[in-house]
Amino acid sequence: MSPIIFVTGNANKLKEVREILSEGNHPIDIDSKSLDIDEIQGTTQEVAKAKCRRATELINGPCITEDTALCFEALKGLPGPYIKYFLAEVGHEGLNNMLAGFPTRDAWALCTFAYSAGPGSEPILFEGRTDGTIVPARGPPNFGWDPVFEPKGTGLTYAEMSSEQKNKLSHRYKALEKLRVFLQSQQ
Ligand SMILES: O=P(O)(O)OP(=O)(O)OP(=O)(O)OC[C@H]1O[C@@H](n2cnc3c(O)ncnc32)[C@H](O)[C@@H]1O
Ligand SMILES: [Mg+2]
Repeated sequence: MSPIIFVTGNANKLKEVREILSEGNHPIDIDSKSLDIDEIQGTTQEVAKAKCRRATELINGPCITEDTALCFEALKGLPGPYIKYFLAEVGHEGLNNMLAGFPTRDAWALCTFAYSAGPGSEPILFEGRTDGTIVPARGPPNFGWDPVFEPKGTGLTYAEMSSEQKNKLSHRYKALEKLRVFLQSQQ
């Protein structure tokens, strides 16, 4: 199988995707292209599909894209796909403060991969979700909101985990397991 192109502007995502897809009996090789694609407003599915449609036009061939949402129970799923902008403006502390006064700090991380066979071909989605809680930042601030997200039952934030640990239970891992099955069925 020739390597599929993963279009993303985020080096941390690419690193995790490569780590996860290289595991197992049938490792999958990916190429990457760094493009920062405008993102629309809408549901996570609409945002994911629009990004993949644009990416496949830009590279004029098959590709995958990925969208990550961080959804707060108390805010009915927001910031969701807009987490990048919330994180950039208010930081880890601000994300915590947004939940002050609410009865729950429950949250879920949602990863949506989109695959398109090429321009004009409707993207197919693969979703993975990990439930957790928003906590004051703990662990190295290397990747986005990792320090403030503690997956249920682990007692550790994503940032406190080794990459092996995170990659076994993350939203990204769960979505990639579905994408892996699909890509292997295409061979
Ligand atoms: O080019 P793309 O792939 O869109 O890369 P991006 O960085 O713009 O990514 P998104 O649009 O999906 O925005 C998701 C935000 O959440 C962050 N993020 C994504 N995955 C994460 C993870 O596993 N842990 C912590 N933060 C994450 C990421 O840094 C962004 O701020
Ligand atoms: Mg983006």
